[in-house]
Amino acid sequence: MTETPGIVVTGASGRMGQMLARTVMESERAHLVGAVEREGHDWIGRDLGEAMGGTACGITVTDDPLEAFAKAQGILDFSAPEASAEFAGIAAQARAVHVIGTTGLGPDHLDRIAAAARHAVIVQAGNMSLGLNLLTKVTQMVAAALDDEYDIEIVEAHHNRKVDAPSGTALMLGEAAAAGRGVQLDDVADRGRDGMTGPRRRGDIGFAALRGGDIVGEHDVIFAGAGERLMLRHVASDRGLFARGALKAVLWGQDKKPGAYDMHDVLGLG
Ligand SMILES: NC(=O)C1=CN([C@@H]2O[C@H](COP(=O)(O)OP(=O)(O)OC[C@H]3O[C@@H](n4cnc5c(N)ncnc54)[C@H](O)[C@@H]3O)[C@@H](O)[C@H]2O)C=CC1
Ligand SMILES: O=C(O)C1=N[C@H](C(=O)O)C[C@H](O)C1
Repeated sequence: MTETPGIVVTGASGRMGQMLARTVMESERAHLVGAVEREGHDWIGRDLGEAMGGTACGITVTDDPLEAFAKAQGILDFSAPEASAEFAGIAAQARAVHVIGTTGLGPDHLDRIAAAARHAVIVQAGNMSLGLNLLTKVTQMVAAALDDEYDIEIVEAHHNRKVDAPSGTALMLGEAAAAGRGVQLDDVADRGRDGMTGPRRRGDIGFAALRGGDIVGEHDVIFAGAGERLMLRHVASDRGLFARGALKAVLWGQDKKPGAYDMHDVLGLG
């Protein structure tokens, strides 16, 4: 019988980290070989299963990614921007497939991830769900069909612990809308209005972020024209959705050539 790929989860104590660990432990197609947390975290040295409030699973949480990644074929990484950029280099050394769900990545982080992708498979996406990735396609199509008499606004809502805005997903939708319009998002993005902003600039793509309670993730793309509004909406109601997408990505990546991939590659959306 062929051994299933060994997976390490980073940010193991986090909302997504725990969901990912459970998803891998319940899967018959992969098995968990490590759990990484940041230096100084009180889960370091503890059994992951017990730290999560259940029974022991035999995985000790570590702050040493080098040691953990060396025995893995895949890394599921939903942690923090600086950590993900560092993990990309270490995962590439280990030739492990690195799935990055972390959002809020800046240009320097993206450059370091691109450099690592020359040596190993990296799948990176601000949203790992099938529905949302399909929605980027629809958004691009609608944006291409409607001219700039239709104002595009992207509204997202998340829980009150989220640290970045706009969400990675909102930016994916913005990129899709900009591509449909044949423009660069950086040239047209309006990422926050306050005070005497003046009238809306024609052709801009606006972003608004709501934060509250335990909202998992909601995204609306609004095309507002004269006398009508077209609204596209995605609602995530369970984080397991993202974890299942990430597991699918790490399995998909096992036989791929080194390079930078996204969920459209994984899901065959072209
Ligand atoms: N792409 C997607 O489908 C999704 C992406 N996300 C993104 O995933 C990230 C994590 O989200 P949550 O789990 O809600 O956050 P969280 O704050 O609950 O978890 C992040 C974890 O990463 C750990 N961490 C930070 N630096 C680290 C380091 N150097 N080494 C190891 N661990 C480190 C933190 O201690 C924390 O436990 C965010 O960027 C979020 O936007 C969240 C859900 C879905
Ligand atoms: O932080 C979250 O929770 C989420 N982050 C991702 C994002 O920034 O878009 C994906 C999802 O919406 C949940």
